[in-house]
Amino acid sequence: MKMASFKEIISTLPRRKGWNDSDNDLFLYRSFYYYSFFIEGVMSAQQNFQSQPSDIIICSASKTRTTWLKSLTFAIVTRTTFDDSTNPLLTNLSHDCVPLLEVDLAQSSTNRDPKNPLSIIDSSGKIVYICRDPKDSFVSLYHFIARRLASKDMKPLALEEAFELYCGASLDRPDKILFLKYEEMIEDTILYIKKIADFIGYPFSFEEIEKGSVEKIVNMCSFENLSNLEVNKSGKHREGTPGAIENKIFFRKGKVGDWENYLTPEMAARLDSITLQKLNGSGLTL
Ligand SMILES: Nc1ncnc2c1ncn2[C@@H]1O[C@H](COP(=O)(O)OS(=O)(=O)O)[C@@H](OP(=O)(O)O)[C@H]1O
Repeated sequence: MKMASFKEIISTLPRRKGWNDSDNDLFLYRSFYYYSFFIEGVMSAQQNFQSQPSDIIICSASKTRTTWLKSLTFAIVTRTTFDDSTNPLLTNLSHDCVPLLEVDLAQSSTNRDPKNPLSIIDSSGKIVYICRDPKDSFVSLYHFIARRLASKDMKPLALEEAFELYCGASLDRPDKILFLKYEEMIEDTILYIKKIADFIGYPFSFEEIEKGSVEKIVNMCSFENLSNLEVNKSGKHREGTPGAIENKIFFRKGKVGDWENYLTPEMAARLDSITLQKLNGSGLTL
Protein backbone atom coordinates (compact mmCIF):
# COMPACT_ATOMS: atom_id res chain seq x y z
CA MET A 1 0.00 0.00 0.00
CA LYS A 2 1.34 3.44 -0.93
CA MET A 3 2.31 5.52 2.13
CA ALA A 4 0.68 8.95 2.31
CA SER A 5 3.20 11.78 1.88
CA PHE A 6 3.64 14.32 4.66
CA LYS A 7 1.87 16.90 2.47
CA GLU A 8 -1.09 14.55 2.00
CA ILE A 9 -1.30 13.94 5.75
CA ILE A 10 -1.08 17.66 6.48
CA SER A 11 -3.94 18.38 4.08
CA THR A 12 -6.23 16.15 6.21
CA LEU A 13 -5.36 17.77 9.58
CA PRO A 14 -7.71 20.10 11.44
CA ARG A 15 -6.60 23.68 10.87
CA ARG A 16 -7.24 27.11 12.30
CA LYS A 17 -6.23 30.62 11.32
CA GLY A 18 -2.74 31.63 12.43
CA TRP A 19 -1.26 35.11 12.58
CA ASN A 20 2.06 34.80 10.80
CA ASP A 21 2.98 36.40 7.51
CA SER A 22 4.16 33.45 5.45
CA ASP A 23 1.40 30.95 6.15
CA ASN A 24 -1.96 31.77 7.55
CA ASP A 25 -3.05 28.42 8.92
CA LEU A 26 -2.00 26.41 11.93
CA PHE A 27 -2.40 22.62 11.73
CA LEU A 28 -3.31 20.40 14.67
CA TYR A 29 -0.91 17.45 14.78
CA ARG A 30 -0.69 15.21 17.86
CA SER A 31 -2.30 17.79 20.17
CA PHE A 32 -0.07 20.67 19.08
CA TYR A 33 -0.60 23.46 16.58
CA TYR A 34 2.16 24.07 14.01
CA TYR A 35 2.64 26.21 10.92
CA SER A 36 2.88 23.98 7.85
CA PHE A 37 6.49 24.98 7.17
CA PHE A 38 7.52 23.30 10.45
CA ILE A 39 5.19 20.35 10.39
CA GLU A 40 6.92 18.22 7.72
CA GLY A 41 10.16 18.42 9.69
CA VAL A 42 8.36 17.54 12.90
CA MET A 43 6.72 14.51 11.26
CA SER A 44 10.02 13.42 9.78
CA ALA A 45 11.75 13.77 13.15
CA GLN A 46 9.02 11.81 14.90
CA GLN A 47 9.16 9.02 12.33
CA ASN A 48 12.89 8.81 11.72
CA PHE A 49 14.90 10.21 14.58
CA GLN A 50 17.20 7.62 16.15
CA SER A 51 18.00 8.92 19.60
CA GLN A 52 21.45 8.32 21.12
CA PRO A 53 22.26 8.15 24.84
CA SER A 54 24.55 11.16 24.45
CA ASP A 55 21.77 13.36 23.01
CA ILE A 56 20.72 16.50 24.83
CA ILE A 57 17.37 17.64 23.50
CA ILE A 58 16.25 21.17 24.31
CA CYS A 59 12.48 21.49 24.08
CA SER A 60 10.30 24.53 24.30
CA ALA A 61 7.22 26.20 22.97
CA SER A 62 7.67 29.43 21.09
CA LYS A 63 8.85 32.47 23.10
CA THR A 64 9.55 30.65 26.34
CA ARG A 65 13.27 31.73 26.43
CA THR A 66 14.56 29.10 24.03
CA THR A 67 17.30 31.43 22.82
CA TRP A 68 18.56 31.78 26.40
CA LEU A 69 18.31 28.06 27.27
CA LYS A 70 20.14 27.11 24.06
CA SER A 71 22.95 29.52 24.86
CA LEU A 72 23.23 28.29 28.47
CA THR A 73 23.27 24.62 27.46
CA PHE A 74 25.77 25.24 24.66
CA ALA A 75 27.99 27.25 27.02
CA ILE A 76 27.87 24.51 29.69
CA VAL A 77 28.80 21.75 27.25
CA THR A 78 31.55 23.67 25.45
CA ARG A 79 33.08 25.42 28.45
CA THR A 80 36.36 23.51 28.19
CA THR A 81 36.48 23.62 24.38
CA PHE A 82 36.45 27.40 23.92
CA ASP A 83 37.81 30.31 25.87
CA ASP A 84 36.11 33.64 26.56
CA SER A 85 37.03 35.08 23.19
CA THR A 86 36.48 32.05 20.93
CA ASN A 87 33.06 30.82 22.01
CA PRO A 88 30.80 30.57 18.91
CA LEU A 89 28.03 32.20 20.95
CA LEU A 90 29.91 35.47 20.54
CA THR A 91 29.70 35.38 16.75
CA ASN A 92 26.53 33.36 16.08
CA LEU A 93 22.90 33.53 17.12
CA SER A 94 22.33 30.88 19.85
CA HIS A 95 19.88 29.09 17.53
CA ASP A 96 22.67 28.64 15.00
CA CYS A 97 24.99 27.02 17.58
CA VAL A 98 22.55 24.18 18.28
CA PRO A 99 21.19 21.94 15.48
CA LEU A 100 17.46 22.16 14.95
CA LEU A 101 16.14 18.62 15.01
CA GLU A 102 13.28 18.87 12.56
CA VAL A 103 15.22 20.95 10.03
CA ASP A 104 18.24 18.65 10.03
CA LEU A 105 16.04 15.64 9.49
CA ALA A 106 13.94 17.30 6.82
CA GLN A 107 17.14 18.02 4.92
CA SER A 108 18.35 14.44 5.49
CA SER A 109 21.57 15.79 6.88
CA THR A 110 21.53 13.40 9.80
CA ASN A 111 23.80 10.37 9.99
CA ARG A 112 21.31 8.56 12.23
CA ASP A 113 19.86 5.20 11.20
CA PRO A 114 16.31 5.95 10.09
CA LYS A 115 15.18 2.30 9.95
CA ASN A 116 14.67 1.79 13.63
CA PRO A 117 13.40 4.97 15.19
CA LEU A 118 13.17 5.13 18.97
CA SER A 119 10.88 7.38 20.89
CA ILE A 120 12.91 10.22 22.35
CA ILE A 121 11.01 9.83 25.60
CA ASP A 122 12.08 6.16 25.85
CA SER A 123 15.72 6.86 25.04
CA SER A 124 18.46 7.46 27.56
CA GLY A 125 19.21 10.90 26.06
CA LYS A 126 18.54 13.95 28.19
CA ILE A 127 15.58 16.24 27.63
CA VAL A 128 15.58 19.77 29.00
CA TYR A 129 12.25 21.55 28.74
CA ILE A 130 11.56 25.18 29.51
CA CYS A 131 8.22 26.87 29.98
CA ARG A 132 7.21 30.41 30.79
CA ASP A 133 4.08 32.20 31.92
CA PRO A 134 1.88 31.93 28.80
CA LYS A 135 0.79 35.54 29.26
CA ASP A 136 4.38 36.70 28.76
CA SER A 137 4.90 34.16 25.95
CA PHE A 138 1.85 35.53 24.16
CA VAL A 139 3.03 39.15 24.46
CA SER A 140 6.52 38.14 23.34
CA LEU A 141 5.19 36.18 20.35
CA TYR A 142 2.88 39.03 19.39
CA HIS A 143 5.79 41.47 19.25
CA PHE A 144 8.07 38.97 17.50
CA ILE A 145 5.55 38.57 14.69
CA ALA A 146 4.78 42.31 14.59
CA ARG A 147 8.49 43.17 14.26
CA ARG A 148 8.94 40.51 11.61
CA LEU A 149 6.00 41.87 9.64
CA ALA A 150 7.26 45.45 10.06
CA SER A 151 10.53 44.44 8.41
CA LYS A 152 8.41 43.48 5.35
CA ASP A 153 6.23 46.60 5.56
CA MET A 154 3.27 44.51 6.69
CA LYS A 155 0.89 45.19 9.59
CA PRO A 156 0.15 42.72 12.41
CA LEU A 157 -3.32 41.81 13.63
CA ALA A 158 -4.64 43.87 16.52
CA LEU A 159 -3.41 42.45 19.83
CA GLU A 160 -6.97 41.54 20.85
CA GLU A 161 -7.55 39.56 17.63
CA ALA A 162 -4.23 37.74 17.98
CA PHE A 163 -5.16 36.97 21.59
CA GLU A 164 -8.38 35.29 20.46
CA LEU A 165 -6.41 33.08 18.07
CA TYR A 166 -3.78 32.30 20.72
CA CYS A 167 -6.44 31.25 23.23
CA GLY A 168 -7.89 28.90 20.63
CA ALA A 169 -4.74 26.80 20.26
CA SER A 170 -3.60 24.32 22.93
CA LEU A 171 -0.23 23.08 24.16
CA ASP A 172 0.65 19.58 25.27
CA ARG A 173 3.74 18.82 27.35
CA PRO A 174 5.94 15.75 27.54
CA ASP A 175 7.20 14.27 30.82
CA LYS A 176 10.38 12.41 31.93
CA ILE A 177 12.43 15.51 31.52
CA LEU A 178 14.18 18.28 33.39
CA PHE A 179 11.29 20.69 33.50
CA LEU A 180 12.36 24.32 33.88
CA LYS A 181 10.22 27.37 34.54
CA TYR A 182 11.75 30.56 33.22
CA GLU A 183 10.39 32.64 36.12
CA GLU A 184 12.13 30.32 38.63
CA MET A 185 15.35 30.15 36.63
CA ILE A 186 15.71 33.91 36.53
CA GLU A 187 15.41 34.08 40.35
CA ASP A 188 18.47 31.88 40.86
CA THR A 189 20.18 31.35 37.52
CA ILE A 190 23.39 30.00 39.08
CA LEU A 191 21.51 27.21 40.85
CA TYR A 192 19.66 26.29 37.64
CA ILE A 193 22.80 26.28 35.49
CA LYS A 194 24.30 23.79 37.96
CA LYS A 195 21.09 21.73 37.82
CA ILE A 196 21.13 21.64 33.99
CA ALA A 197 24.84 20.78 33.99
CA ASP A 198 24.29 17.88 36.46
CA PHE A 199 21.26 16.65 34.52
CA ILE A 200 22.92 16.60 31.09
CA GLY A 201 26.07 14.99 32.45
CA TYR A 202 28.43 18.00 32.46
CA PRO A 203 28.62 18.77 36.21
CA PHE A 204 30.81 21.63 37.42
CA SER A 205 33.78 20.57 39.54
CA PHE A 206 34.46 22.25 42.87
CA GLU A 207 37.44 24.02 41.28
CA GLU A 208 35.30 25.34 38.40
CA ILE A 209 32.74 26.69 40.84
CA GLU A 210 35.50 28.32 42.92
CA LYS A 211 36.96 29.86 39.73
CA GLY A 212 33.60 31.44 38.83
CA SER A 213 32.85 29.31 35.72
CA VAL A 214 29.12 29.37 36.40
CA GLU A 215 28.99 33.16 36.77
CA LYS A 216 30.94 33.44 33.50
CA ILE A 217 28.19 31.49 31.71
CA VAL A 218 25.47 33.62 33.34
CA ASN A 219 27.17 36.75 32.04
CA MET A 220 27.99 35.44 28.58
CA CYS A 221 24.39 34.28 28.01
CA SER A 222 22.69 37.27 29.60
CA PHE A 223 20.17 39.25 27.57
CA GLU A 224 22.36 42.37 27.88
CA ASN A 225 25.45 40.60 26.55
CA LEU A 226 23.90 38.56 23.73
CA SER A 227 21.58 41.30 22.48
CA ASN A 228 24.51 43.72 22.20
CA LEU A 229 26.76 41.43 20.15
CA GLU A 230 27.26 42.60 16.57
CA VAL A 231 25.95 39.29 15.19
CA ASN A 232 22.71 39.72 17.11
CA LYS A 233 22.32 43.35 16.10
CA SER A 234 22.98 43.01 12.37
CA GLY A 235 23.10 39.27 11.52
CA LYS A 236 20.40 37.07 9.97
CA HIS A 237 19.09 33.62 10.89
CA ARG A 238 18.49 31.20 7.97
CA GLU A 239 19.99 33.77 5.60
CA GLY A 240 19.09 33.13 1.96
CA THR A 241 16.02 31.01 2.76
CA PRO A 242 12.33 32.02 2.74
CA GLY A 243 12.42 31.77 6.56
CA ALA A 244 15.29 34.29 6.88
CA ILE A 245 14.89 36.56 9.87
CA GLU A 246 16.94 39.29 11.49
CA ASN A 247 18.69 38.06 14.64
CA LYS A 248 17.72 41.20 16.54
CA ILE A 249 14.05 40.14 16.42
CA PHE A 250 14.88 37.32 18.85
CA PHE A 251 15.78 39.95 21.47
CA ARG A 252 13.14 42.35 22.76
CA LYS A 253 12.91 43.22 26.49
CA GLY A 254 14.00 40.06 28.29
CA LYS A 255 11.85 40.91 31.34
CA VAL A 256 9.38 38.97 33.49
CA GLY A 257 5.79 40.22 33.63
CA ASP A 258 5.73 42.47 30.56
CA TRP A 259 2.24 41.11 29.86
CA GLU A 260 0.88 43.61 32.40
CA ASN A 261 1.66 46.37 29.90
CA TYR A 262 -0.45 44.76 27.17
CA LEU A 263 -3.20 42.50 28.55
CA THR A 264 -6.31 43.60 30.40
CA PRO A 265 -7.07 41.82 33.72
CA GLU A 266 -9.87 39.96 31.89
CA MET A 267 -7.49 38.72 29.16
CA ALA A 268 -4.96 37.66 31.82
CA ALA A 269 -7.61 35.77 33.81
CA ARG A 270 -8.82 34.02 30.66
CA LEU A 271 -5.37 32.83 29.65
CA ASP A 272 -4.60 31.75 33.24
CA SER A 273 -7.79 29.72 33.27
CA ILE A 274 -6.86 27.97 29.98
CA THR A 275 -3.36 27.29 31.34
CA LEU A 276 -4.72 25.81 34.59
CA GLN A 277 -7.12 23.65 32.60
CA LYS A 278 -4.20 22.34 30.51
CA LEU A 279 -2.08 21.71 33.61
CA ASN A 280 -4.87 19.89 35.43
CA GLY A 281 -3.62 16.51 36.65
CA SER A 282 -0.01 17.18 35.66
CA GLY A 283 1.12 18.25 39.13
CA LEU A 284 2.29 21.55 37.64
CA THR A 285 0.96 24.95 38.61
CA LEU A 286 1.16 28.46 37.24
N1 LIG B 1 19.78 35.71 26.59
C1 LIG B 1 18.52 35.99 26.92
N2 LIG B 1 18.18 36.12 28.21
C2 LIG B 1 16.90 36.40 28.55
N3 LIG B 1 15.88 36.56 27.66
C3 LIG B 1 16.19 36.42 26.36
C4 LIG B 1 17.51 36.13 25.92
N4 LIG B 1 17.48 36.04 24.58
C5 LIG B 1 16.22 36.27 24.17
N5 LIG B 1 15.44 36.52 25.25
C6 LIG B 1 14.01 36.83 25.28
O1 LIG B 1 13.31 35.61 25.07
C7 LIG B 1 12.09 35.85 24.39
C8 LIG B 1 12.06 35.08 23.09
O2 LIG B 1 11.76 33.75 23.40
P1 LIG B 1 12.49 32.55 22.68
O3 LIG B 1 13.95 32.70 22.81
O4 LIG B 1 11.89 31.30 23.23
O5 LIG B 1 12.06 32.78 21.16
S1 LIG B 1 12.04 31.63 20.03
O6 LIG B 1 10.82 30.83 20.26
O7 LIG B 1 13.25 30.87 20.12
O8 LIG B 1 11.95 32.39 18.77
C9 LIG B 1 12.02 37.35 24.16
O9 LIG B 1 11.32 37.82 25.32
P2 LIG B 1 10.52 39.20 25.37
O10 LIG B 1 11.58 40.23 25.59
O11 LIG B 1 9.61 39.07 26.55
O12 LIG B 1 9.78 39.34 24.08
C10 LIG B 1 13.50 37.75 24.18
O13 LIG B 1 13.68 39.11 24.49
